[in-house]
Amino acid sequence: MEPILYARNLVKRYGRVTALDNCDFDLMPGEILAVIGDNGAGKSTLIKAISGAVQPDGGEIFLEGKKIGFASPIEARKEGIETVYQTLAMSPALSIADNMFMGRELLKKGFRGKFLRQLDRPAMEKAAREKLTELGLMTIQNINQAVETLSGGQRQGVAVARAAAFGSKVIILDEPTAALGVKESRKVLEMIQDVKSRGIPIILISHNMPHVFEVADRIHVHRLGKRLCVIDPKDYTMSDAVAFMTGAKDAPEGSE
Ligand SMILES: Nc1ncnc2c1ncn2[C@@H]1O[C@H](COP(=O)(O)OP(=O)(O)OP(=O)(O)O)[C@@H](O)[C@H]1O
Repeated sequence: MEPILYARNLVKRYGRVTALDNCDFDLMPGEILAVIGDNGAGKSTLIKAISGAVQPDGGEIFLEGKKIGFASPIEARKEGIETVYQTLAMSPALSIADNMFMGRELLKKGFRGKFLRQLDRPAMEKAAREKLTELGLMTIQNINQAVETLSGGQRQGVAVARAAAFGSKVIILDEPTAALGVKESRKVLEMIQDVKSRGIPIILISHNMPHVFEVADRIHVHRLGKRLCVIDPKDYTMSDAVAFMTGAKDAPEGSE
């Protein structure tokens, strides 16, 4: 099977710091790939390079076999790479429906199906409600509720539903459970698995080993700006993974 998304020899320097040092990366179709690594290992820089938030100094990235290079995350999103950051790009004062359709608003149609310069609110609300229901998020009662009135888990839910709703080819989640309590984290983990069951592959950046080991199909261990190894969580313990990422243990035989 070919990876849906892969990168070869990615390099990114910030002045004298080499954040990505000839880094390779592979995401297989339909999988949940966790990316783990110590603080400063270069995980965020890797996903920023993939999603167009930073421009790599070297290397190549391919999506569905086609070479890509995005000037911004908005461009990446148009091509199907959706990133949900820890600090979510949502407008707190706007409603759930408005946030879900931000930048992709539905317009009313007039005579002969011509689009008018008027938002089709009922259609947006209906579609938003359907998407949230599909993802088991209808504990949210009112689609017109402002996002600022939601809990952290519900906000993550809206962000992931937004990503899943628009035909994303890949969803990148950056520390989705970091700011959440136990119950909320559980919801988000269930949702991640639900998104996977829809065939959408996920890149999950997380420091939370139990969460990583619970949902990941494979784990990319990142160390000193590059991929140290990729492990199957069924074959290793959490302490092995931490030992690989901190350098306390050498990478398993046969890995790069
Ligand atoms: N905008 C920037 N300017 C200068 N240096 C940067 C910048 N962004 C990241 N770095 C440096 O690049 C290296 C990799 O950082 P990055 O944020 O990618 O690591 P990380 O693995 O995501 O870390 P963490 O787990 O702490 O979020 C670090 O040394 C960091 O200080």
